[in-house]
Amino acid sequence: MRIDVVTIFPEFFDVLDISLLGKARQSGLLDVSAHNLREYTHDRHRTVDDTPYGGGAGMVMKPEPWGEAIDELLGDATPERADASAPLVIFPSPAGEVFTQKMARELAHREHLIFGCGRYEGIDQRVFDHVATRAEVRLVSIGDYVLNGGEVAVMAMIEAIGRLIPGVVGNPESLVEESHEDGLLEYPSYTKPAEWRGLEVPPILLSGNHKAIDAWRREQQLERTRRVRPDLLRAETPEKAETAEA
Ligand SMILES: NC(=O)c1ccno1
Repeated sequence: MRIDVVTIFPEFFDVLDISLLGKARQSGLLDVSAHNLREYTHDRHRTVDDTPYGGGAGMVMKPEPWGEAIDELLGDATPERADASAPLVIFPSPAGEVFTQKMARELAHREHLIFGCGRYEGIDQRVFDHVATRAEVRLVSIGDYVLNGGEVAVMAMIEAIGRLIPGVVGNPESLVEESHEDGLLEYPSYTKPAEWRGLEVPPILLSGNHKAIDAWRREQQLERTRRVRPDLLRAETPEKAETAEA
């Protein structure tokens, strides 16, 4: 997968050279490039923002640099090429659709993602409107709160998506029993020692009875989801909610 990120802080993404994603980049599974939006300006001050039409506080990111940056990254992409190889352009925004594990799984199959990191009060709307004439555009939110810019949101999405690419995580089995993979929160985990500061590992986990362990873990998932995220039970499937509330 190729990932391009447009930002005024390209150094923000240097951290992707470490850990699993760093290995994925070295192995060629993941190609992540950060591009400085200021490289697409032509004035002495490398200006990327200006005052908002209609007044209001703060500054808005100018469309021209964004247009040139996205043009370069889209290359010869056209709306007609609507397959997995077509680039998808994602702008993090608190006004976007919520990023979920389901979306991460979907995006892990795309071949080319372009992320545009807004700053200030946001990006001129015409950038989204124009790019949408050339490629699929999505505004995506990582949660109901506001950040100073899109970089942190993009980092979270790259990690959530990148780890699902086959070969990035050593043991694909470890991706199966995770929170949100089956619409529930994950069960609690324990390791040695069996007793720590007076706290013991649940005896069922030491029993060797894998059928009983699986049943216990499922009940733990339902109990934790019912207690912490009842909305997940209602949102997914009514029968799952019935099971949980039984
Ligand atoms: N909630 C978000 O995803 C976001 C992106 C930029 N600011 O907030």
